[in-house]
Amino acid sequence: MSPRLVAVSNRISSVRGAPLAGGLAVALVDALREKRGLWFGWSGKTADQSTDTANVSQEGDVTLATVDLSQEDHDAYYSGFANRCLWPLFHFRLDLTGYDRAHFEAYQRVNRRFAGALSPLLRDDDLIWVHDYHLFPLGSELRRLGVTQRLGFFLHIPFPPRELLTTLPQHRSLVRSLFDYDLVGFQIEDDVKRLASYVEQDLGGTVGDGWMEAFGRRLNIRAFPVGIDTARYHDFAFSSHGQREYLRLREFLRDRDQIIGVDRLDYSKGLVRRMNAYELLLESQAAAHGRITYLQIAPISRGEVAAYQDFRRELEQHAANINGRFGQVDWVPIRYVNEAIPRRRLAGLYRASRVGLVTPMRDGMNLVAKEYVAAQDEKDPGVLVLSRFAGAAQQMRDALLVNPYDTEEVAGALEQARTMPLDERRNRHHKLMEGLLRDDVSDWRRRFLEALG
Ligand SMILES: O=P(O)(O)OC[C@H]1O[C@H](O[C@H]2O[C@H](CO)[C@@H](O)[C@H](O)[C@H]2O)[C@H](O)[C@@H](O)[C@@H]1O
Ligand SMILES: O=c1ccn([C@@H]2O[C@H](COP(=O)(O)OP(=O)(O)O)[C@@H](O)[C@H]2O)c(=O)[nH]1
Repeated sequence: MSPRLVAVSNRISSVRGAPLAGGLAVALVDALREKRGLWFGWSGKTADQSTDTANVSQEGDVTLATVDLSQEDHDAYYSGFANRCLWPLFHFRLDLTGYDRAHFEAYQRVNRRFAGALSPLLRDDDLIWVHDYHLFPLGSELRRLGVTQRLGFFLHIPFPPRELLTTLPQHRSLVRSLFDYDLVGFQIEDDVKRLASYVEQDLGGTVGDGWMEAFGRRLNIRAFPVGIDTARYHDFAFSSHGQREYLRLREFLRDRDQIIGVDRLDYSKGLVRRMNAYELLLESQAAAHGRITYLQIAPISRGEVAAYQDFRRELEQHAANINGRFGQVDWVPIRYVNEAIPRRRLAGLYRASRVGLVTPMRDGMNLVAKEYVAAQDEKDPGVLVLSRFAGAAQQMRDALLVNPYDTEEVAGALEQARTMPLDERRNRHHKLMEGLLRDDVSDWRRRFLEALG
């Protein structure tokens, strides 16, 4: 029998219902369903006290094991060290990074708790796959408890340059914890190179093809760009849900072309500059007034973190200003929506949109870019405008690649996308789909688990 897959991530979601917004949950649900695995993580609930034993339940073929966190642990570990410190630092935003030793201690404490609750559930032949920046130290904590099974770690977000990483007082401890895993996966080759440079220059370690040595240990490490379930996502767009959504939106839009953006409300996604680019397009292309419209779906994320609250206010103001400046009685230039839309409905919305606008300032991968392309009608596909600084840009060379800091370039790409001839749209779409069908989520999972097992 093949070994059981045990996936561990901070956030888990229902396997049956629509997963929460966020690419990690989406990628893992698909993997676990196929592998009949165990998924361990935070329940998403805060309680009087953090729990030390997991609550285990079954959803179809997948076993879910969850622990609650106390408000204090949640605030210091998740909102604190993970999202006030590691998230901005790893997205190259030193200006937003908070350094707080108490938060780091809570981060270690919660990882220790997770290890204690997980280890009694493990079987001898399990393959354990830990996910993301919340859980760097989990491998070391499991090893401390005597866990000898194969342990893999995948980082869904970018890895920062050594000049930024070393501003973190605990940089050495964090990287040391990677060396307790048997295999580490990053999204793209550039992330691996950034860690390699740290290992050589700051640790005096050695780097080879697919491995690194430091702390007297050897680590296997490679890029495994995460994919989507391309064929299934395409079907979503044409299923009854997707079709209903598509027809409803097309009726509403009439002959207007829609630009769509779908992002958690996160400063890394480049939403303010994106709106600037749209504003510039409206300034420079009077002919586009009343002919195009921009739908930005932006579900609220990490709303308890101050940087997210500030950013939300700024964005709301911006959208309102653009609508006030250019809007007409029968035309709203931007529709800005905080509601989280289920994935099946999203597929229909993507399909109804002439342009997919994905312009993060920095992003581990960005699954929305992939989903937008997968949802298109190959006979009349829309065009993807994609930031060079999303991991997805390494694979999606036939999108219109832009520098999100260059407002003029993004505005120009929007105009190019809006007016692109059918032949060129089909040609670009065809090449993008070939890549997405080949490097899909099951290929990602298979390659990682084969390398681990
Ligand atoms: O759990 P939250 O704090 O609500 O955040 C949602 C998830 O966001 C991040 O997703 C990343 O993973 C994607 C899939 O690999 C990737 O496409 C994207 O670029 C990343 O930002 C985060 O890494 C997850 O841990 C969060 O659950
Ligand atoms: O209203 C929404 C917004 C987003 N998503 C999903 O959340 C994921 C976002 O993943 P991505 O890699 O683009 O970014 P992340 O949020 O993980 O940083 C994608 O699968 C989206 O389809 C969703 O289901 N509903």
